[in-house]
Amino acid sequence: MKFEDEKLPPHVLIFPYPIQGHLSPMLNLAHLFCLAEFHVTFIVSDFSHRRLLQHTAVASTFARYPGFQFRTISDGLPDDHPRAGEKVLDVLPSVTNIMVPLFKKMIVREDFFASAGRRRVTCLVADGLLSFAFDFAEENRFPLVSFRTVTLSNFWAFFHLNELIEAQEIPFKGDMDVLVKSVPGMEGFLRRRDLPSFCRAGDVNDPVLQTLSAVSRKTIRAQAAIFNTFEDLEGSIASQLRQHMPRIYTIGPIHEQLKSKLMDKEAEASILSGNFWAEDRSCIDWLNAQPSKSVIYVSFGSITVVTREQLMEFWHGLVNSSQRFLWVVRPDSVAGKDEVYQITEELMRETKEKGYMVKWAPQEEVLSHPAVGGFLTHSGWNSTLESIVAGVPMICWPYFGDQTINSRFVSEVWKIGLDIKDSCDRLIIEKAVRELMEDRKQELLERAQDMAKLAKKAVSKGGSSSCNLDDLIEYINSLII
Ligand SMILES: O=c1ccn([C@@H]2O[C@H](COP(=O)(O)OP(=O)(O)O[C@H]3O[C@H](CO)[C@@H](O)[C@H](O)[C@H]3O)[C@@H](O)[C@H]2O)c(=O)[nH]1
Ligand SMILES: C[C@H]1CC[C@@H]2C(C(=O)O)=CO[C@@H](O)[C@@H]21
Repeated sequence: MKFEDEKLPPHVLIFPYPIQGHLSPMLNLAHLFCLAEFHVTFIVSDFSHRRLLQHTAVASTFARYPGFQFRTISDGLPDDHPRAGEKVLDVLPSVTNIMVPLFKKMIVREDFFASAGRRRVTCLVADGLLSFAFDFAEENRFPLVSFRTVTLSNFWAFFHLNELIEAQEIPFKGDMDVLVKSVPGMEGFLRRRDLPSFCRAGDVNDPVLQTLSAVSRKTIRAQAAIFNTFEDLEGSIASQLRQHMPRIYTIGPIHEQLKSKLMDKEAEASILSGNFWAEDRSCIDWLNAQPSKSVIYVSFGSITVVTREQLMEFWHGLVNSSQRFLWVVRPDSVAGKDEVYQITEELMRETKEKGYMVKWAPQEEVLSHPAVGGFLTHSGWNSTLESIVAGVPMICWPYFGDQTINSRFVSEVWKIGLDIKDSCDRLIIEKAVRELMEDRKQELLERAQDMAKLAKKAVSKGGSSSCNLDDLIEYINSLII
């Protein structure tokens, strides 16, 4: 029996889904907890850990905090599994069937990660997708804080999937523009086509749909929930959710919150991007040579995969728009990947005076570059938040999942961009790029820059997200028994 020194800080165990879009915000949360002088144990898959060590400053960043440690576990997938595109959903069962059982053995074997100078786990901060966490925390009698890395809007839609089914609003066939009525607060603008893409399965017993519905409903069993959003953006939904569970901590944009806290502490550490790929910084040199707000940045995140035909539609649309463009084409992002670089090198040779292509970019730096005036995005939540903070308006081409709701909110609710979901046509792409970069440039830039001010206000001292983070830290401190 280890005697707990009452002076020891809380020990938070963080368990994210082992994919980049979930790791990035949860690594930022871990960093914020380290700044609060908590001890942190961060669970990561062997694959993710290797890619983080290879392509980010994660080792040097967390070396500053002796109370931080990684624990790596196999995700059960072969090393060459892409963990991207449609195959990303293989991660769901591999986490459940391999990673979680290994985690349960590890935590018992290591006495809940207690060691000399480190108390047993005080609380578990688990990815909101990890269904096992609710029973596990209750069985081991430690508090659970759920961190769902998508928007509150998406969570709220998943939370009401049963109501959508009971009202026979899903499954649906035919007119995709019919408004759905079973997600409270969204009755006026949420169409069938905007629902999370899993709702198009045509079968209410679709395993992914059922998994997301069940795990969303379970969330209210947690003692608290964290969302990477802010009150001026989604406060109305946060208020509705607080009627089901009072401890809802909206602490986003978390990357900007961390930047703000590091500056307050005059700490040198940079923000980790959680990247699985090496950043090609030559695009910054190219941007430096471009006129202000003249470039549209094109990137579809770490998971999206397009066909060769879709790639060509985007290329023709961009070229025909006559706008400058910086385009990220990940090595695994084009179906039939063997030819991806023949395509892109051939394409770029023909447009080198207007376009520039990289495999992976320093995205936050690109979005805040003065030459960038627009963002053609897949509407992943981290990218969307980064664009909001940078004050850059968007063209949204959602690929799957939560991105369909995100694109609807960007275009119809927050009005900081355009939505071209469910199309991939060079004429539509050209028209949208011209609308964003020419016809409505000033209007959309001003709206995006106004939203940026609200995002920065939220994370500044006295802002809603800053205060909510302080409250979360106070709550975790109160858990020390
Ligand atoms: O060249 C690039 C391209 C992207 N990024 C970064 O990669 C991250 C991508 O995250 P996100 O935009 O959220 O997209 P996904 O990687 O697709 O994220 C997954 O996880 C998100 C959070 O749950 C969901 O919103 C998405 O739908 C889901 O696909 C962002 O932080 C980007 O800054 C780079 O650093 N360089
Ligand atoms: C990684 C994808 C699987 C589920 C995630 C999600 C969520 O609600 O957490 C929604 O859609 C997808 O983009 C995410």
